[in-house]
Amino acid sequence: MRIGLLAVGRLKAGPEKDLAARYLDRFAKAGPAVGLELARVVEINESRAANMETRKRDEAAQLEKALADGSLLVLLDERGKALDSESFATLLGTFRDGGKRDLMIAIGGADGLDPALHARADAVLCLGKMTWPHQLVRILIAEQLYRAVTILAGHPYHRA
Ligand SMILES: C[S@@+](CC[C@H](N)C(=O)[O-])C[C@H]1O[C@@H](n2cnc3c(N)ncnc32)[C@H](O)[C@@H]1O
Repeated sequence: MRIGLLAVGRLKAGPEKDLAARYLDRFAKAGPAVGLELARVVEINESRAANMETRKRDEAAQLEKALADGSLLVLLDERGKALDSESFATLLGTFRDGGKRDLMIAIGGADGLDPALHARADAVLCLGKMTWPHQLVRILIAEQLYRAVTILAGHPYHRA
């Protein structure tokens, strides 16, 4: 199964981008052994509309366009379900074994993700109850993807 990231907002060159790239690179190298591949990282611009609902709708429309047909969609949202790393690895394994070709993981911008995306999401997950800036969320999910692969592979990187 191919896993991609969909992000509202762009990572500028700098330490956040470097660290996210380092974990994504590890994920890309280790993933194929457990049937997970890094697909694409798609960044869209934050909407500049005056109204928040319009901004979220505009961003959702762009995110929908970037979704592959039939793709699974996981949203990251502080109000989502908290999983430990083993459970996240298990969820990815279940999605992989379900036979879908693509899974995209979406990170919102300053306004969060539109309810229309929540309605069609296959899972909404949180990385703790606190609100993180999207740049840090990119690093956190990249590391958890790599960690999930090591868990599925029985590699000692993850020590529970
Ligand atoms: C600055 S936050 C936006 C917060 C926004 N006010 C809201 O209500 O969703 C930017 C994005 O980072 C992600 N994010 C931030 N904190 C998170 C957390 N604790 N768990 C999962 N995702 C989080 C979400 O995708 C969110 O849309």
